[in-house]
Amino acid sequence: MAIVLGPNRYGKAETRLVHVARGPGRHALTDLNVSTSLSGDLAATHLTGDNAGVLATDSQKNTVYAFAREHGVGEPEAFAARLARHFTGALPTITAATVAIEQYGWTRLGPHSFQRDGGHTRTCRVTADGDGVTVVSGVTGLVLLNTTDSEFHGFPRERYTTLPETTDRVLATAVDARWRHLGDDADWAASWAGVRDALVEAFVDTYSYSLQQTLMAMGTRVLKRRPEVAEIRLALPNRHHLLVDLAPFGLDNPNEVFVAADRPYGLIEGTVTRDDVAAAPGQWW
Ligand SMILES: O=c1[nH]c(=O)c2[nH]c(=O)[nH]c2[nH]1
Repeated sequence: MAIVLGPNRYGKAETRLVHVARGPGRHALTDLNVSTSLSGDLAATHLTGDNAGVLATDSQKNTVYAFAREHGVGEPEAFAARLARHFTGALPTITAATVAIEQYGWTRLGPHSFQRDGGHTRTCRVTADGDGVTVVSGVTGLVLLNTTDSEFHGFPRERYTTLPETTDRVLATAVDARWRHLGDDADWAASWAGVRDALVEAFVDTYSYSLQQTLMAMGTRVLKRRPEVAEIRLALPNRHHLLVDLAPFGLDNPNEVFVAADRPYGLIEGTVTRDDVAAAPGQWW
């Protein structure tokens, strides 16, 4: 038996970059968390500690800041693609680079004043390798809730089933979605906003018999409306809102008083895809 090195990658995680574009009379703010990850022929450093083929993670971090100064930042997908292309082939050993970005939102309060958004985070992940550039955009922490139009029943009752059937429940989730683009060039801001709107509208419009059905409706809405998107992956935690039993106090509870349960939660995950587009299993994380 021999012990061998398996798949590996390395990079600088969570480089925090705040960029101020100082336009005349009006500033623009971009707040990013950038993670780089490189791979290729890195056997030497693992096997003997020979670092001749290693682009130091400290240099990767410096590149993020230098590129922000030299080229500006712009849309996260474009910034990530510029970095990923640069790292790929930066040394002969580096044959693939992935740059993942979280963008924190700030709402403008004035020409140079901003308020940090409390809500969701925009994400992207761009991979460059010998085959080209793949762009995956996403959103996390997009919390949505319907106070009705959600039922859950018809599931089998076996030995361990206690959940009552319901024809009217609260349905809440924090959307974690990632979608792969067909190309590597797009109006990234408009595309991202369009996907977010499609996700939200499908959640609002769907009369739901399961969160799984809602997931499919949300993914379908995105693919029907956004031709630039090849496939979308959704992870939807079911943020259970449990009806409180008020009978001990002589009170009824006609779907008005709930406890928002923290843990455990159902986790509904799925991919919605076009049947004429090739899968790209290596491009996800
Ligand atoms: O929408 C739901 N899907 C499930 O699979 C499930 N399971 C469960 O206990 N509650 C729910 N709700």
